[in-house]
Amino acid sequence: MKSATASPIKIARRGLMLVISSPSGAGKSTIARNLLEADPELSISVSVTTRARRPSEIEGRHYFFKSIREFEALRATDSLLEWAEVHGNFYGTPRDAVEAAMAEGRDMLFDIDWQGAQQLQEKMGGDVVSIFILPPSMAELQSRLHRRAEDSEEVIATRLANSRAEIEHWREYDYIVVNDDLDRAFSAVRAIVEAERLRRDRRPGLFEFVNRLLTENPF
Ligand SMILES: Nc1nc2c(ncn2[C@@H]2O[C@H](COP(=O)(O)OP(=O)(O)O)[C@@H](O)[C@H]2O)c(=O)[nH]1
Ligand SMILES: Nc1ncnc2c1ncn2[C@@H]1O[C@H](COP(=O)(O)OP(=O)(O)O)[C@@H](O)[C@H]1O
Repeated sequence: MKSATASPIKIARRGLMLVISSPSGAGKSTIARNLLEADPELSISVSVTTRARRPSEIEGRHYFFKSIREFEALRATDSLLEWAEVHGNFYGTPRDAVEAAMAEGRDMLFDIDWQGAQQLQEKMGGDVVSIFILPPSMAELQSRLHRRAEDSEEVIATRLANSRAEIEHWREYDYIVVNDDLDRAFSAVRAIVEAERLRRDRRPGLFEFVNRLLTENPF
């Protein structure tokens, strides 16, 4: 067998773009938060929104809260990688943070809706892995929104009314996880991230490892 000279691989590590979507109250923020705590390789894309801040939310951590005028300025300057209107408010992904993560080959998590997932897929193609979180039942979805106690009855009603139309997009996602038991759903999402990293040679340190094997080859 003829073999080529073993020269170090030059390919840079490409970051994984992990999208998590679900109808409101299914548990995507909880799963995303647990994932970020458990996985130091992952950072989250903090969106901008025109929605009012919830009592528990922190500016710059959960969202960058903007007026409609500020949001329109971001759109006009092409500062958003994608944006959509969801439940009567505007939401968008700041371009800068994503480009910085991609340039450094860091993995990034996106808590965005199906419209955002579609746009990201169009722009980033194969780097996107998408997960749709389903509630175990519509009754449980409703009680989770009430138990969360962050939104008014009117806001909860809008979110429930929109949940059917959101769930109808489930087929567009790579993975579907039913969030019945939180530990089980979380384990499934972690397994997806781990498998996708391995599948795409994105395991942290893999490129360096193979380069070392090739350059140290004494044969
Ligand atoms: N397209 C898009 N959707 C977003 C973005 N940020 C948040 N969303 C989605 O907007 C919807 C409403 O989010 P939020 O008001 O935080 O309510 P929650 O779903 O009840 O937690 C959810 O489906 C989010 O995933 C974004 O930057 N772009
Ligand atoms: N598996 C689960 N079982 C019971 N409650 C859950 C589960 N997952 C999430 N929750 C709770 O349901 C509510 C909605 O979850 P959240 O993560 O805010 O949903 P989303 O981000 O999809 O709107 C929160 O109060 C959360 O603690």
